[in-house]
Amino acid sequence: MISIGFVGAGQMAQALAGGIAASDADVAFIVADPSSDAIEAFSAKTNSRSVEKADSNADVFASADIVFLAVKPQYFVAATETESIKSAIAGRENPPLVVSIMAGVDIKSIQSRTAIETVIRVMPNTPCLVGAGACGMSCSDQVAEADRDRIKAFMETTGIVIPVAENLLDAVTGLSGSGPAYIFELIDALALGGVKCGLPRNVSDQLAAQTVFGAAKLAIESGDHPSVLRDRVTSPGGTTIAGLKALFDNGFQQSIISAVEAATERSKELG
Ligand SMILES: NC(=O)C1=CN([C@@H]2O[C@H](COP(=O)(O)OP(=O)(O)OC[C@H]3O[C@@H](n4cnc5c(N)ncnc54)[C@H](OP(=O)(O)O)[C@@H]3O)[C@@H](O)[C@H]2O)C=CC1
Ligand SMILES: O=C(O)[C@@H]1CCC=N1
Repeated sequence: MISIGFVGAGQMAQALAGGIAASDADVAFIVADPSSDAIEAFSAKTNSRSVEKADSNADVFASADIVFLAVKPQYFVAATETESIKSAIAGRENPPLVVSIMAGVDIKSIQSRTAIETVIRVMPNTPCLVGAGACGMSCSDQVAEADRDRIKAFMETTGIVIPVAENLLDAVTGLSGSGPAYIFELIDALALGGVKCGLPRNVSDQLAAQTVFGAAKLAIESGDHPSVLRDRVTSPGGTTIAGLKALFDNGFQQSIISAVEAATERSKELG
């Protein structure tokens, strides 16, 4: 039985615990969060696995084999009090493996604040709620290969996992961590375009979301480059090239590139 702790039981913690609990791994959870609603919602997602409510964050460090840090980066310091973590792990043979999902906060800061050297950073995204997540992952040098593989397998219960060097995790955050928000804007804008051209809103919403889903599925399953797939839609002198020209004239590519860049910079600031 593996004891998995969560410091912070909000939406991402619930999504990750839900994925792990739905797998055949033999796990139990111990959770600390000031919000009893969050803990209740967490328990509801864990497939009837045991969920213990910890009295403090240090209690999670005292007993869990793996501790997920799942608070907002702004609460990292408040959530991890060095001396209480040190006393909590003092009697243990090995400290827990720490897995942070926080944007920006680097491995070195987590090692220094928790006094634990075995730290893994992951950057998931909200589609992990439906098993379609995209996650970057990076480990401290002290993490054993078996632990790295175990965490990768846990994260894969919610989607794909791509190991990257730690200095690239801010860019992962700017692209796939924050990316779902850009795509929701795209879906909404597509639907509004449909409404502008006379479609009922509910018809437009369904067509827009399915179009984004279908295009992503085609890109993933065909393995063809998006530019090749785009050219297959684009008939000479046809409708698509007229639409693409309007996108390019209005700075579509530049907007998306700038969004990823701005979110990457913000991730660096949060660290
Ligand atoms: N949302 C996203 O798309 C993604 C988020 N992340 C990262 O995941 C982390 C969590 O985000 P998310 O799940 O969205 O946030 P949530 O606000 O949903 O969850 C955070 C939880 O932590 C609780 N909390 C606050 N302070 C403490 C504390 N001192 N000790 C224990 N628990 C505490 C909060 O309680 P309360 O509400 O009462 O403050 C809340 O329940 C962030 O670091 C974020 O950068 C990573 C990838 C994607
Ligand atoms: O907006 C944020 O800070 C978090 C990190 C990645 C997605 N959401």
